[in-house]
Amino acid sequence: MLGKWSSADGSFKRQRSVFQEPISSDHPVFKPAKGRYWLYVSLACPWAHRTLITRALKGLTSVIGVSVVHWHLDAQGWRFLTADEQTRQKAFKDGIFESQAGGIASAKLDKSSHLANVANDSARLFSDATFDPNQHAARLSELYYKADPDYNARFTVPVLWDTQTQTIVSNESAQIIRTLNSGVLDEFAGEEATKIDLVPSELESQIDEFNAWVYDNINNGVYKTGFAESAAVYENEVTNVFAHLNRVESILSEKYGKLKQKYHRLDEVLAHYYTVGEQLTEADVRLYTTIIRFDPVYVQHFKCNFTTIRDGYPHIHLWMQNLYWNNAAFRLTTDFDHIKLHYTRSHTRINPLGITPLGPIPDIKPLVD
Ligand SMILES: N[C@@H](CCC(=O)N[C@@H](CS)C(=O)NCC(=O)O)C(=O)O
Repeated sequence: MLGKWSSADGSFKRQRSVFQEPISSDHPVFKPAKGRYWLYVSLACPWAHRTLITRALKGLTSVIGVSVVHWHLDAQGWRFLTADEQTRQKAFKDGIFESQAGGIASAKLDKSSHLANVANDSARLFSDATFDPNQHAARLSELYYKADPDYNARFTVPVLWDTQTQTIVSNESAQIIRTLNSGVLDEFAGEEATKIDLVPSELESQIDEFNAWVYDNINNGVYKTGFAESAAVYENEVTNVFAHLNRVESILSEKYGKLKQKYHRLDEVLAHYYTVGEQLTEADVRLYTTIIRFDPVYVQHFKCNFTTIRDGYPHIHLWMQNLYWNNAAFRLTTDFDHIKLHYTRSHTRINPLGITPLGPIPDIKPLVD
């Protein structure tokens, strides 16, 4: 029996993660190593998406493997596709788990151009999902029970898995991205990536402060809006989401004005156009995964429809486009089909007919119109 998300007053409550270990040379079990750890993600999930972006930014795509669950979440939770030994071997040979920064490498080979043609039970290997080469699990729940036979909460992604002891290191995205950023795996990463620090000490308190209100009011705010079970809760939450988007817009608008005075060319401005300080930080990673889903899903599916990012928030829009179009770690880990299909076809209480809206068109606008 899966745990309940909502509480008696109809408001949405997110459960606390129960596995929260770091990887570190001081840790009694989880020591740094190449090829030992594995990420289980959903390309639809904004929390899992944070870990894919961080893994790519830190040059860890050939250090930590990835499995992608099917976009359709049903009553038994997330599932993988199963694959025979030959397909598994070939996938490794083709570098499918490494080449696309966490996306599904061969998706282009097998992609329906119309979302309507994709059934909820479709099983297109490397397009709808990948397999689990470690435990050969059919369900994510099997990994949770392997780690703890008495586990009795929800089976959430992301999961950082230790292939050596066959257990979960962490299922808390905020902690996983701090671990990946901490430098413990730097010795196995490319030289350029090791220079990236998403939480530089001089910005740490600002990043933490920004993350805290963005988490409660935007990242989780859209869920509190969409899963509200009464009009009063919904109206309160949706108003709150937009009040905080306004706050981000004014931070970025001020930042843009200052950068325009300092640098002249747009590419120079964009190279410093981030939420905290003038460099890419964890604050950008965590905000991005919600903003990129906003127009395609949250506007209609979660009823966050005061306006769209593209029409109502020019500075947030430019910031998002810059991350997507100018940074492969963001672009290659963003899969709009998984994003749209997952929400609209898994939340049957919100969208009982499971019809997936095709728009907005395009999913994201080009950087220069
Ligand atoms: N605390 C977790 C939250 C993760 C989470 O809520 N994941 C959702 C997908 S967006 C999930 O896996 N839900 C599965 C379910 O509810 O059965 C984190 O940030 O890592």
